[in-house]
Amino acid sequence: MASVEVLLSRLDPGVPVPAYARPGDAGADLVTTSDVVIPPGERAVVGTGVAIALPDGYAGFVHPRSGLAARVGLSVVNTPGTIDAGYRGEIKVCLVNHDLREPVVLSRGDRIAQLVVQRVEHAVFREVGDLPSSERGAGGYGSTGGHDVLARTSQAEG
Ligand SMILES: O=c1ccn([C@H]2C[C@H](O)[C@@H](COP(=O)(O)OP(=O)(O)OP(=O)(O)O)O2)c(=O)[nH]1
Ligand SMILES: [Mg+2]
Repeated sequence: MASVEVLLSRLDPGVPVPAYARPGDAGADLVTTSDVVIPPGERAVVGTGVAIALPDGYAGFVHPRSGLAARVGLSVVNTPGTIDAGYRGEIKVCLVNHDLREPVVLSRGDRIAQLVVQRVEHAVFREVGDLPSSERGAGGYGSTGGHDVLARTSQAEG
């Protein structure tokens, strides 16, 4: 995997430096610095104890962890959260408990999200009267079909 050096400051010396659990992983795990209980359907902003300086031309994206999402319904409200290259504050994560019945109980040090660092480019928006044609054209939501689930769902709702 290609790598890029990212300067990091631990605002909370008790947390580990974000790490990739396996060599090919795209995301480095982030931990919560606080104990928090998130009631069903509610959200909580937690600190990760780290701040970074991404090089110009890069951004960080805060993604949920799939295992916690599947097991207890934990996700990130604004997934993926965007960490701008110029941001020097603590990386925070706006967590949400999507489970409708059980609270999510988190302890300081739990890995609650993952940071994906990617190259990004700025678009130079050039306004034109007519856009070049394409096969998709203006066909948007559902235009390619394959939504048999809609018919089955409306039948089930009966
Ligand atoms: O999950 C996130 C998302 C963002 N941020 C920080 C870094 C980012 O650079 C800054 C602003 O984020 P964003 O641009 O998404 O939020 P905004 O509501 O547009 O705020 P602003 O007006 O400051 O740009 O907040 C986080 O710590 N965690
Ligand atoms: Mg913004």
